[in-house]
Amino acid sequence: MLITRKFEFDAGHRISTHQSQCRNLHGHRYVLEVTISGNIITDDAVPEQGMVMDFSNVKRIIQEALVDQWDHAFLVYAGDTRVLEFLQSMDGHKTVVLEVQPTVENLALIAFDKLQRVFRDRYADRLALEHIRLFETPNCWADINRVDFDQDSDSSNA
Ligand SMILES: Nc1nc2c(c(=O)[nH]1)N=C([C@H](O)[C@H](O)COP(=O)(O)OP(=O)(O)OP(=O)(O)O)CN2
Ligand SMILES: [Zn+2]
Repeated sequence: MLITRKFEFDAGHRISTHQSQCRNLHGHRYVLEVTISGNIITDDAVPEQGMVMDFSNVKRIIQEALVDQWDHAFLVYAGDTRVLEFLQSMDGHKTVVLEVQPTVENLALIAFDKLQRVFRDRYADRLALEHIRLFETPNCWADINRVDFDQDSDSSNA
């Protein structure tokens, strides 16, 4: 069985190598859909009976592991040194430094990696992170699923 929870957060970014508008500092209201697979709990002695996982627990875990870190942050590529230095000059600014450009594809991969680690650590025997869809705008999004992610990780570790 698959269950999905949706999150929304605001973040700033720029694609420093972009040839057009996206090289300007700007922001998005990102929409993140997280899909988890597992069996429905049938044990009538547990409060999660009838559920794969309580949506309130899904929310807590994903907020802690990802959404709270990215919400109202500026997501900056470590190679974008002018912007990085500017952000670091502001005390207490919420800045997330990434090893890759903050495109929606890269953000989806980073999100999958972070969340998969959390689900594997806590629920490896019962639940799996199956799919992530990240919308950068209502018209633009990226998808990543477990099989493709694991295949890519295996080939880059080979
Ligand atoms: N493959 C990608 N292409 C682009 C990305 C990206 O992450 N991956 N990002 C951008 C920009 O950051 C921007 O977010 C997209 O802007 P835009 O193309 O204008 O998207 P809209 O949905 O607002 O476009 P409309 O034309 O207004 O529908 C660019 N490319
Ligand atoms: Zn953008």
